[in-house]
Amino acid sequence: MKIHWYPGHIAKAERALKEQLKRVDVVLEVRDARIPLATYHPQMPSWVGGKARVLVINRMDMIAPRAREAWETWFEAQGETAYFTNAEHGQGVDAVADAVQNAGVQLNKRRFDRGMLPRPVRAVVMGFPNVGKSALINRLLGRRVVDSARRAGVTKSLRWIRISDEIELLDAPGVIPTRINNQENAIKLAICEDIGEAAYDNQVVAAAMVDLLQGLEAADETLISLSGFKSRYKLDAASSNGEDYLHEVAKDKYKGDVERTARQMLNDFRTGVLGQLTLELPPA
Ligand SMILES: Nc1nc2c(ncn2[C@@H]2O[C@H](COP(=O)(O)OP(=O)(O)OP(=O)(O)O)[C@@H](O)[C@H]2O)c(=O)[nH]1
Repeated sequence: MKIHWYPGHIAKAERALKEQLKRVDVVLEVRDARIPLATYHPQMPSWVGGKARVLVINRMDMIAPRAREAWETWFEAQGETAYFTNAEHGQGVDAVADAVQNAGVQLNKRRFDRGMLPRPVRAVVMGFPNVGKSALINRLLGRRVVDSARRAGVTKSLRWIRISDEIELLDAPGVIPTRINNQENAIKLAICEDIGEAAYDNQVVAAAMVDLLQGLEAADETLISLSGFKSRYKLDAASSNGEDYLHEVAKDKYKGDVERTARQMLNDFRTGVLGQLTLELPPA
């Protein structure tokens, strides 16, 4: 199965964003804590260029604390500081604002050296659809002015917002590649709904999710536990592959309706009902 994109407005938004990026000093790169690697965009370094970058790993509440620590350690080893946030409730957002402000201090030092007057640092929030960019912007603002919605692809227009005397923020749309060649990443994005306007098969995606989770639990059960999953669906997820499992659960709980089962399972994952489940672990 291939996941297809309908990237019309996204391509347009990408062009607009590129234009706005010319006026930006700091890029806030937002990723999804459940899939910090799949929500990395290969073009990001070229977008960031010589600007400062603040790496934000959002939805930290959705993964286990130990998984988060493992990622923190991994990013540190890569020479990166990852700021973990829960943009919905605000945890970690102050540290992000401090990092942006600090980039502004550096900027104004350079301006001062060149005999220029200080000005607010200009920042932009970037990331895949639905990773929580609007929620983060709202939190940075401390009030609700940007629409934050569950559905992907909601943010469409661009505008500057003054957050403080030191920081100006661009409300930018999620940037998604018009085509993802890596199908493994595409599946992960579909599971997390970070995919934008894509057509995909719920049954294939749900089955892939079960396979993925089983593999991760087998790799390190201290970082990911499927106990919530197993108790909710009353079946031992280790008993079969994802596709068989889906059919078994459908038979057991949903009168054989596999599509409904798949949708329910994906929804349970996305709403956190199945527990704190990451879909990626730091590479060894
Ligand atoms: N649990 C949890 N949910 C979050 C978090 N951040 C955002 N959300 C929720 O995720 C959904 C998407 O958030 P948005 O802020 O709209 O995402 P976006 O990246 O702006 O989305 P687009 O406009 O589609 O690009 C909303 O339902 C938010 O409430 C978080 O840290 N934890």
